[in-house]
Amino acid sequence: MEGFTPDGEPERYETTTPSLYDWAGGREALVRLLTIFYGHVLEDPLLEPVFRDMDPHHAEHVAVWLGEVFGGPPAYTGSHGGHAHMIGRHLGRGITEPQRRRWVSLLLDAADEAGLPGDPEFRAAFAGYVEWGSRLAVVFSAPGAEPNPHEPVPRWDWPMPPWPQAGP
Ligand code: HEM
Repeated sequence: MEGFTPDGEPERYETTTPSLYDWAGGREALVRLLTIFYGHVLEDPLLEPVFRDMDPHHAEHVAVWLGEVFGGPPAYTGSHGGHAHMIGRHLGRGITEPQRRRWVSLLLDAADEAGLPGDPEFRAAFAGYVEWGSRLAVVFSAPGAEPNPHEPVPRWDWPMPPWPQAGP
């Protein structure tokens, strides 16, 4: 009978929820996403002036950051200078709200173009992080802002699991 094992025991659902990193498709998917995204950023009149001098490895570095945030390897902390380095790259840039909104909008579009999972749970988690993180970027890029450089790289998780979890 459906929902029971051959021994008549209730069937258990999978109990380990994958990380957002694994669900997204891992490093390869994130590099694909950010390569597409920064390509569009450079075609955008509002964002091109902000990014025209970006490091040639910028997309890859942000992919490493996102990977760590989404529960992948802690490689941004390990070899890219961690949270303090990310903060330092935004200090004094004076990112405006229209620039932030465009950045978010292009990144959400790039998620479709890169073929990231389209399920509501993943996209809610993804959009939630991007909204949160970009608003922080505006706050700590403002003139005179003094963000705490000693915070760890944040960890983001599912707002709700991607499938029903079994009870105890
Ligand atoms: C969730 C939001 C954001 C995240 C996670 C993020 C992440 C990062 C990271 C990790 C770096 C450093 C990359 C490295 O190690 O080389 C960086 C740099 C930078 N970010 Fe952001 N960022 C966000 C929002 C924004 C926004 C909204 C803007 C402007 C509209 C922006 C503009 C920049 C610029 C101009 C740099 C320096 C690029 C370079 O010179 O290489 N960021 N960002």
